[in-house]
Amino acid sequence: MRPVLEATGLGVRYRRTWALRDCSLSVPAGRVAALVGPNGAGKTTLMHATAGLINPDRGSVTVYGEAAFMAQDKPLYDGFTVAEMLAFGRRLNPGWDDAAARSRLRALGIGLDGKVGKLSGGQQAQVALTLVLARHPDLLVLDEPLANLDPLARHDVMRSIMAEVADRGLSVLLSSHVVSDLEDTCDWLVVLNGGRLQVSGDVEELLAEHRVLSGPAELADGVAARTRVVSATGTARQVTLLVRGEPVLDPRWNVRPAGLEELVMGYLRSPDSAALPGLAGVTG
Ligand SMILES: Nc1ncnc2c1ncn2[C@@H]1O[C@H](COP(=O)(O)OP(=O)(O)OP(=O)(O)O)[C@@H](O)[C@H]1O
Repeated sequence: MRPVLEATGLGVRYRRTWALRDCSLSVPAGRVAALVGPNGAGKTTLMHATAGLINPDRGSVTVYGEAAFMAQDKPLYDGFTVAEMLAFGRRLNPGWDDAAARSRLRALGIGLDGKVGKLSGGQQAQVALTLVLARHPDLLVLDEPLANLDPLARHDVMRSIMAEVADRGLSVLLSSHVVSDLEDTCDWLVVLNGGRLQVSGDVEELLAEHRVLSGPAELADGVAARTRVVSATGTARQVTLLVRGEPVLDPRWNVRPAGLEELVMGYLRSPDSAALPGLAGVTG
């Protein structure tokens, strides 16, 4: 598996606060990696370090190829026309592919003469995406590209990111707070929590390794002795457990596969749990 992104012992500090601590991960090329975590988890910091916008205080981060970063507040000027934004991009980026940018916008029905500020949120997101894609990056780093978009626009933007991945073999790292937006599109999952890496892995493999059990609370200790309990919720009588590892055969448990959102929530609820290749696996 050829990596497109590798971090080793990555640590970033803003004055006295460590925004990222001891993060080691490897994302294979050609993947669409979802970066999720609560506010302040360090997602933007990881993206900035990946894009070379900040230098690590500890460890290292390596991109195999060129990374192009799209910031959360999309880098557009409302008073510019779309054509002027393209001219701006062309001046700033030596490897700029103007023909590709124009044909992408044409296919999306976005005219070059309109003012950026007059476009819908979805169209602005598409223009911003066109500006980073025209640089022909190997890794597209997108900080909340779907924020403030309605469900239809979110779907359209995700679909056009997927089309670029399929056409060009591009790799993507994108952050989002809405896990359900990522469910059908992302095939790699990275979970950050409080500056620490909790999960990094193939989505299908992670889903296959995890199960949700519901049943009587008094059975929980027995499960914990045999399988790895990532997190537990419920009442004194009835519990729901996210577990990783061996199937649980006891018929008193209701067992079902974990969805992506449940898996993410389960880890976020238990910051000491981790699912990382090469480490000890689930702890806590
Ligand atoms: N420029 C900065 N100066 C000081 N502290 C910062 C700076 N940028 C981020 N931080 C702090 O670093 C931590 C991680 O922030 P970061 O923006 O990377 O998180 P995030 O996961 O992207 O959050 P959000 O989901 O809210 O965008 C937070 O505690 C934040 O307050």
